[in-house]
Amino acid sequence: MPYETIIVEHRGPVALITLNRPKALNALSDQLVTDLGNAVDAAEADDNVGAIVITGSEKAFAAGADIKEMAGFSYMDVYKANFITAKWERVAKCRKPVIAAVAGYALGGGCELAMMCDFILAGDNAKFGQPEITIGTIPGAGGTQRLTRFVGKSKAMEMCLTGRNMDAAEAERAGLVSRIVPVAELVDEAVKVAERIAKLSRPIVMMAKESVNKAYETTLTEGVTFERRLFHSTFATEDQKEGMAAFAEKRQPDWKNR
Ligand SMILES: CC(C)(O)CC(=O)SCCNC(=O)CCNC(=O)[C@H](O)C(C)(C)COP(=O)(O)OP(=O)(O)OC[C@H]1O[C@@H](n2cnc3c(N)ncnc32)[C@H](O)[C@@H]1OP(=O)(O)O
Repeated sequence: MPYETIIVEHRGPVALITLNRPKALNALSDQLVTDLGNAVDAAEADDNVGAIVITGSEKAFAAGADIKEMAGFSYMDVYKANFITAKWERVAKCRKPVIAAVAGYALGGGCELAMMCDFILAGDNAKFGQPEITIGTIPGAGGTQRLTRFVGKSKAMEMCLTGRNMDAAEAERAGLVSRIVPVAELVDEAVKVAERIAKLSRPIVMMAKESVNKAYETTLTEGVTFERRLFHSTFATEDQKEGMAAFAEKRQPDWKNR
């Protein structure tokens, strides 16, 4: 088995990555974060993969960074290693679409990992939270920043200051998750959605992802200009010609991914 703490399966054009430290509720140890980063590297380099799903168990997507591993770190350890290290951000840097299928606990680094994905499908038992304040620290993998962008200042502030969890229904209302799915159907539904995306034109999907992500990094005017330029560049692709011709000819497009 190439990985110690995750399982990677290929379901058609979808790489399904399952976090697999059940006894520790998928706590994000250094080994797990390394394995996950390597699996994302492999999926991104594999032309047969058009989309990625990251999931955990029914009880826990991930209960955060591994507290037992972190407990003894000194200020100098974390400062010199720049912990949370760049490999934690690997998922956020992936250019292929990544869906988080979250059942059970997504706490601390688990919630932060889910938010690094392009969108979150939640099982009806999902619980999201940033409980770091209750163990004497604060979110360190983007929680204060991404959660605030997802749910707004008031709710993000309440969650980060109290450590309270949100259930799936509240997370959906707040815009943190795109949809709630019965937990027993969660992974199959996430793979189905990922397959649907993976069967579209790969470069056009990447452009759409890049353009939506730009909204988090820029002003509206700059974002709309960026979108317009990418929209223009779709007209330089074979897939735009094929997609529009297929529509007019009432047939399915045959994407060339170029
Ligand atoms: C990334 C950063 C910088 O943002 C920082 C972080 O992520 S800090 C971590 C934030 N997460 C937490 O504080 C959650 C910690 N876990 C819990 O509060 C509970 O485990 C629970 C509410 C998720 C579930 O409770 P329960 O069902 O009672 O199960 P437990 O008996 O507590 O847990 C089972 C088993 O898993 C171990 N575990 C759970 N979470 C972690 C963790 N984050 N790190 C290390 N180990 C964890 C727990 O210790 C148990 O193992 P044993 O002690 O029985 O061996």
